[in-house]
Amino acid sequence: MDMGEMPVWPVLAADRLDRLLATWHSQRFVFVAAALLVSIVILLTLRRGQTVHNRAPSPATEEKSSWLGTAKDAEYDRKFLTIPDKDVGVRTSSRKARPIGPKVVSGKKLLLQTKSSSKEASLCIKPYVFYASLTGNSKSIAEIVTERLRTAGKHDFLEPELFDLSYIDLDDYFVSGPKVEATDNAASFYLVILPSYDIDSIITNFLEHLRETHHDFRIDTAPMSSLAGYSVFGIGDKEGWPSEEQGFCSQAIEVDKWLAKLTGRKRAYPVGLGDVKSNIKQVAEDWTIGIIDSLRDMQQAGNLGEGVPGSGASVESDDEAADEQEPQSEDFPDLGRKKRQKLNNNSAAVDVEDVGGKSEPKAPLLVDFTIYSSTPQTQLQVKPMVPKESPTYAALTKQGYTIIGTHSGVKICRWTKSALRGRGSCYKNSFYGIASHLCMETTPSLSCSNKCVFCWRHGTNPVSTTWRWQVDDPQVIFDGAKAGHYKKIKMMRGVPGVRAERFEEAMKIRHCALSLVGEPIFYPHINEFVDLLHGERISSFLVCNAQHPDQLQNLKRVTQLYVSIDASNKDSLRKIDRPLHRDFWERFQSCLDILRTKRFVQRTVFRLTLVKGFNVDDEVEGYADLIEKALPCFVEIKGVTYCGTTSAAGAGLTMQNVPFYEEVVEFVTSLNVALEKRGLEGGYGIAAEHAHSCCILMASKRFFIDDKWCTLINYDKFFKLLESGTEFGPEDYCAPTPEWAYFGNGGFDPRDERVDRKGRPKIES
Ligand SMILES: Cc1cc2nc3c(=O)[nH]c(=O)nc-3n(C[C@H](O)[C@H](O)[C@H](O)COP(=O)(O)O)c2cc1C
Ligand code: SF4
Repeated sequence: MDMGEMPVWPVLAADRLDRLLATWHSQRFVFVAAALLVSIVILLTLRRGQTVHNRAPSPATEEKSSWLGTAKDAEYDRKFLTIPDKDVGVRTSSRKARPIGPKVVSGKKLLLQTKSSSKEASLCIKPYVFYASLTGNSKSIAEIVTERLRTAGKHDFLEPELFDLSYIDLDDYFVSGPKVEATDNAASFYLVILPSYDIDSIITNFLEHLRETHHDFRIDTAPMSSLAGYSVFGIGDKEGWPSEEQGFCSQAIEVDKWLAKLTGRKRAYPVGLGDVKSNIKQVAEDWTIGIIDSLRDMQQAGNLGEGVPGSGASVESDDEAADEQEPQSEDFPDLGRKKRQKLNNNSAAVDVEDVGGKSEPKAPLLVDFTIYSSTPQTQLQVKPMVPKESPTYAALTKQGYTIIGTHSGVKICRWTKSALRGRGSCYKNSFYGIASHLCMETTPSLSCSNKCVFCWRHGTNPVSTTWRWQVDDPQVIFDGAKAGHYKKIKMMRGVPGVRAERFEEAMKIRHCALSLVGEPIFYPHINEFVDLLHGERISSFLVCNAQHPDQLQNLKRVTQLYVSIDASNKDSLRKIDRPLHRDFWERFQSCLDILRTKRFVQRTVFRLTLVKGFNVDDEVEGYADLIEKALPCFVEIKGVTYCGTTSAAGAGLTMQNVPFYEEVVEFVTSLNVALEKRGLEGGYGIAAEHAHSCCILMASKRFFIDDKWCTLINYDKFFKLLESGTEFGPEDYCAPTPEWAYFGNGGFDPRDERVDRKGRPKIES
């Protein structure tokens, strides 16, 4: 075929097709990849649209639905049995009627800045939830709030942490923010959940700490301004305290005000106030939602928002400004104080803090301890330390304590009961010759200036660095203690196994252990109280916590004077005793110096309580140093007793912290070697043991007389010497230790019968 005669287009088309096919063959992978990429992009775009659409309701709605629908919610209902049923109904319907979002809390939400630099926007927030709770309500709320923050903030902010204010060292968190920041660029956010109590409690102490920090001239004006923000939630009871003027949630309001000052007004969300008997759940829920919203806003914006110092209602801000000008800022700023003052003025009652009018400094209250018999404090209505209606009173009486007056207690211990039945006395019998059925255990001060991890009283106990309560007459305490003790002894009358002769003997108290709980030396009339004991020929053992050198110095002679030595160095002491005094180590050291000066006047004792994991490992040399400093007559070393309460668990204490007797022996042996190395005045040795209660006695060789340990007390001689008015020392009234009590012999009195846990005679193996 002649190609020149054919039309031209079929040739051209065939040629194009040819080229296209060639291109496809050579580039087909590129085309397929491009097509795939485009499809993925389209798919992703469509998906995102759908997600955004699904998220359309506000985060608040999201929070709310999960708050209401969780299993925790049912738990919450269960815990708040005080909420009347009808109320739950009212809340449900009102919830439906009102718009979604925070409500009920006073004040308004912060307007947060949305524009921010990329540096600010990368801020991550670490929430810290703090609570105090005496009867558990605030604790439940704090736990739920923490859990809510945890789930809500998974992708937005760091894992929240929960702390009981009774257990933490306030200096670690409430002087300049957390001592250890979560991460380098994390900003801390504080949520404080608090009940209010118009009696002394741990919250009083917390407020005092905030006030002190604010007034401490060594600390900046707003030392906690590094916090990203804070918010407070208050829990109160409107039935007893119907309005803020009458004290509803007054302490939460005070804490909120102090934090405003300390943080430089970083209130990120207004104070929430919940009534435990009606709307607590709703208010807590709203507050939490508001907090989560605020945290998310802050996370995005990188800060609290500009130009909005504090966020409460205008009345709050005004009040804060006024506080800064008025001398009243010396005291806890309290919204309702002025109004309450008015109310009080109209009634006969006068709040002692307000006595003296505005010009008087209001805190701390100074009580004249030299007068008590006419009870002037009662007239002025100084508060009792442990009022009858307080949770402390309830907790103590439930545990068998008899409360005497307003700040003292007495209890018969298990050894007294055991001795009455002839089943053995405590270590004091083996070491010092005190049969437990003749011993009364009491304290004239249930309050203390420590919060030792092994003390059962946390959460409910009054704690303070100074005495600020009503002071009871020593005679009233003495009579009350004896009456309470005898009453409890009499109750043992019908108990099977009680020996008649011991029961009779028990009706004459021969010895008083001033220990129990609290700090006896804190009682302003401790010397008069000891005189009353000695007046009836009752010997006295007094245990103090080495935090009150002035009182220790002024203490008159007791039969045996103890200082608790709970750690060998500053850091360890801070961890185990959690002292309230900032200069606790200096106080501790001063007490040791004072004890040294008293060692030839009266029997001085170091009491070591070994808590595994806290004060045992690597501390032997440290303890030996302390012994070298004070040269006590005796050193009692005892394994901690686990009380098994939730407060002990809360302090991080478990059975794992209780040392076995062999471990106590090992410790004492090492301590003995460390002391021998030092070649101390007279030297020390291991004198006696009471293996039964995990307790060992070391003694100065001053009490190793004629090749015999003489750790017992000759009580008759002690009183004769005391009554004679002559000078005398500890060696003048000591007596030989029985052989069965020597170290290595167990320390069980052969006059008693050993029984097992079920009361069956124990067969010696
Ligand atoms: C002795 C006592 C004093 C109280 N004082 C106040 C008070 O001043 N203001 C208040 O709003 N609620 C007061 N309440 C109520 C408690 O704050 C309320 O019961 C709260 O739920 C306790 O919280 P908690 O269980 O965490 O300790 C008081 C309760 C008791 C037992
Ligand atoms: S010193 Fe005694 S009463 Fe005070 S907290 Fe410690 S163990 Fe408890």
